[in-house]
Amino acid sequence: MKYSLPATRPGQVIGLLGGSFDPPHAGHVHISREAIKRFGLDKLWWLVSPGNPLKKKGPAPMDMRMAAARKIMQHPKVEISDFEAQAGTRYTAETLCALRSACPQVHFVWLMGADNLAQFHLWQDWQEIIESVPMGILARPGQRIPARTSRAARIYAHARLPGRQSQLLGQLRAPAWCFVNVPMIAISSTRLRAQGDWHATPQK
Ligand SMILES: Nc1ncnc2c1ncn2[C@@H]1O[C@H](COP(=O)(O)OP(=O)(O)OP(=O)(O)O)[C@@H](O)[C@H]1O
Ligand SMILES: O=C(O)c1ccc[n+]([C@@H]2O[C@H](COP(=O)([O-])O)[C@@H](O)[C@H]2O)c1
Repeated sequence: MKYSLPATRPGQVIGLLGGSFDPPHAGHVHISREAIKRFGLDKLWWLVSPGNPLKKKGPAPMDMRMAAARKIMQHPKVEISDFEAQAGTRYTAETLCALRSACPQVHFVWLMGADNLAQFHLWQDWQEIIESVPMGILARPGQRIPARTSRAARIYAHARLPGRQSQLLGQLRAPAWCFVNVPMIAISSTRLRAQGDWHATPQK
């Protein structure tokens, strides 16, 4: 199947930041910039999710979140993608399979905030994910300890790359994950929605 994806070159290291981005905010921008530096990424794609399978309430419409993401995230290495909507995937394991088939010559790194590592063992086929793609984890306020003591962190302790070696992550074979202690920004989409800074009709 042919997808509309940003251009790639063989051997590139491409970070993937999946998210609801409902709405996108300064925390997403900040971790993206930090991830590019810390993990030496050639490119970073935001994968705007049709809907997180673990969240009961649907997000705002895709076109609204895509437009807001393009407006807030301006960096020459970052692209905003609706790949999951094109591929008809919501589960990350399926998304990664489809992306690997579409771009077999690049090295993907899955990126996420520490809150997601804390509950990563609840994701569909989470062990398949960690065994198939290096993962870069970025600190988030209040989430460092839950992340470091999470089930995934404990089971895959042997595959942890020390933060000072983070530049190597994209070249490693999975399983490999690295927690980077970046400066933190205490902002969330939940808070912005509660403040009424994002007016949208949720998708079904
Ligand atoms: N302030 C932040 N610091 C670190 N990571 C963050 C921050 N905000 C979001 N992330 C990470 O960015 C990715 C996408 O996050 P998401 O779109 O769910 O935003 P959110 O603010 O966590 O939303 P919500 O409050 O609705 O759960 C996730 O991996 C999340 O952990
Ligand atoms: O695959 C899963 O089971 C799964 C469960 C929860 C979250 N995810 C993905 O994790 C990313 C972050 O989700 P969110 O809602 O915290 O922004 C996004 O790409 C989701 O699709 C994936």
